[in-house]
Parts: sequence; C-alpha cells; structure tokens
Amino acid sequence: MESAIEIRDLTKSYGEVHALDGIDLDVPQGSFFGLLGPNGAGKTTFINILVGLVRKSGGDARVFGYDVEDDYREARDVIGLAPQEHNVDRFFPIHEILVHKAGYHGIPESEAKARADEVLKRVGIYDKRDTRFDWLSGGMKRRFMLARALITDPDLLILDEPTAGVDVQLRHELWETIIDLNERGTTILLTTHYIEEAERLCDEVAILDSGRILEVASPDELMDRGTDDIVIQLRDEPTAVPDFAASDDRVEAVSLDGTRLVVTASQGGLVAPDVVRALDRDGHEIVDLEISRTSLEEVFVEMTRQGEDRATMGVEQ
Ligand SMILES: Nc1ncnc2c1ncn2[C@@H]1O[C@H](COP(=O)(O)OP(=O)(O)OP(=O)(O)O)[C@@H](O)[C@H]1O
Repeated sequence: MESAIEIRDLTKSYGEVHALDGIDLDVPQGSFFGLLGPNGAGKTTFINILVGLVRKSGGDARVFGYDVEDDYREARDVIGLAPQEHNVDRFFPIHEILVHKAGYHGIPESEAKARADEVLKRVGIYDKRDTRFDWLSGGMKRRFMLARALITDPDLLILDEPTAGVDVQLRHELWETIIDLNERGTTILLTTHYIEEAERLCDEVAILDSGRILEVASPDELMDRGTDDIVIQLRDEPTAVPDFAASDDRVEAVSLDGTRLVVTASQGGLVAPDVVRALDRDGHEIVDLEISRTSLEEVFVEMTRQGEDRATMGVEQ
C-alpha cells in the first residue's frame, strides 16, 4: 500500500545548523503516527517541509505519492495542518475564515459554506460561527484550528502540539474528535510533548533528536525496552530471598528493605508470577504486590539523553 508520507534522506540546514540530518520515514496510510522529540529536534522543520513552508536542502519527501516541491499544489491539497501558531485573520468571523480557506483550495462557495458549518459542528463551536477569531477563548481557538485543518477534508491531518496548554476536559474532547477522524480513515501525524497523549493515541511513534530519527516503534514496543518495578510487601522480614537475577535474565536488580522487596525487571508483568511462585515456595507470605510499569516518558528521556551523550562525545551513530 502507498505510504501517506514517504521520506528519503531528507536534510535541512540553516547555515551550520543541521535541523534535519538525513531522515528516512514511512508513515502508513490510515495510521495514527506520533513524532516525538525534545525542543529543537526538528519536528516543526519537518512539518514545514511537508506543507511547503520550508524548502528542503536535500532528499525526497512525498505525501500520498506527491512530491512536496514538484507537485506542491496536489500535496498541499491533501494535507490539513493545525499549526502551533495561530496564524489566522483574527478580525474576521470564523465561518468566513473557513469559507475563504476552502476557496483557496478550489472548493466552490456553496460547498465551502456547508463544509464550514459541518466542521464547526464537529469541533463543537458552531454557535460561535459569527464571532471573530480574536474573541474566542483559548480553548475555542484550539478547536477552531482543528476545524480549519479539516475544511478541505484532508487525507493527512497534521497536528502540531494540538493540546498544548489546554485543560484536561478539552484535551479529551479533542482526542475523541481526532480518534473518530482516524477511524474514518484519515492518516494522522501528531507532534506532542505529552507522552501520555502519544501512548494513548498513536499506533507508532518516531523519536526524533538533533535532526535524526532514533527509533520508530509502537508505544508498547518502546515501553517494553524500559524496566518495571515489581514491588512486594511481605508479611515477615525475610533473612534471605531467592536469587531472582540468577534464574531470569530479565531481572536487573533486587532490593530488600525490611519487608519491602523490589524486583526491577524488563517485562515486569511476565516476571511477576515467577517471583510470586518462588517466594511462595520458600515460605514467604505476600500481603501486597504492585507493578509500576516504565512509562514511555522514561524510555524517551533515556533515549534522547543517550543522543546527547553521543553528540558531546562526537560519536557518529
Ligand atoms: N528559520 C530558522 N533559522 C535558523 N535556524 C532554525 C530556523 N528554524 C529552525 N531552526 C533551528 O533548527 C533546529 C530545529 O528546530 P525546529 O523548530 O524544527 O525544532 P522542534 O523539534 O520543532 O522544536 P520545538 O519542540 O521547540 O518546537 C533548531 O536548532 C532551530 O534552532
């Protein structure tokens, strides 16, 4: 199947700064794809190249088969972008902004008006259709940015930090709207600083750091790379516990503090039953057990920190 986004050896330099340093990436059609990376990783540069706001220095970038520079018009018409910045005509009623935007993409006025109504309803601000952008609340502005991205009924929706600074309620509402779009077949590319957001929404994430892709994997696969803590509360203070690390190489550390035993292991959920059985065999009574799973955030921080180490050591990947 054709990729929604196909990137080969993509580079972008600003003078000495290599904002993108040779990127290869395929985003499958219909996927919900996350682009994660620390500040300055190159996420916005990447998005801006896709939508034709920034010219690449080298390599290839295609959206649904259209080259983002040679077939700019076609590529741009299949993308809906909800950018971080509110770059809209703030003095106009929002319905009018949408109709104008649709017109720019060649949609006839009568259809544009119907679509504007529809997308405003979809994001829940139809009753504000005659209000100028300036007068919307912060949350409504976010909703409007999503409506504006949807006005062309895009095959690829790019969301750059869509929920930055919005309250939990609105964040969940926006998620629902976006999940619904994805289920109807729209490919989603999301950048976010909320790792929880990527964990909950994305099929796959790419971790970008200093203009390079460190990893492409599902959030679950990434979390499996980290370690979990199996925290066990014993009835009595043991003099010794079984040597879990010797019998299972997924176990990385064991610590005992009074009656509290902590076994640190990869795939903690799978290791825990063995730990419980071994303790039971040795006659230890368990009063409580909890597994604290590694978070995507921890894996992410660890991966990008390693990237920093490589950079300071001047080691090529
Ligand atoms: N117009 C520009 N001129 C010079 N350097 C730039 C320009 N735009 C971006 N850069 C540099 O390119 C690198 C990547 O920036 P970019 O904005 O793409 O990162 P980002 O991942 O989007 O960061 P953030 O999460 O902070 O938005 C940074 O080092 C940035 O300073």
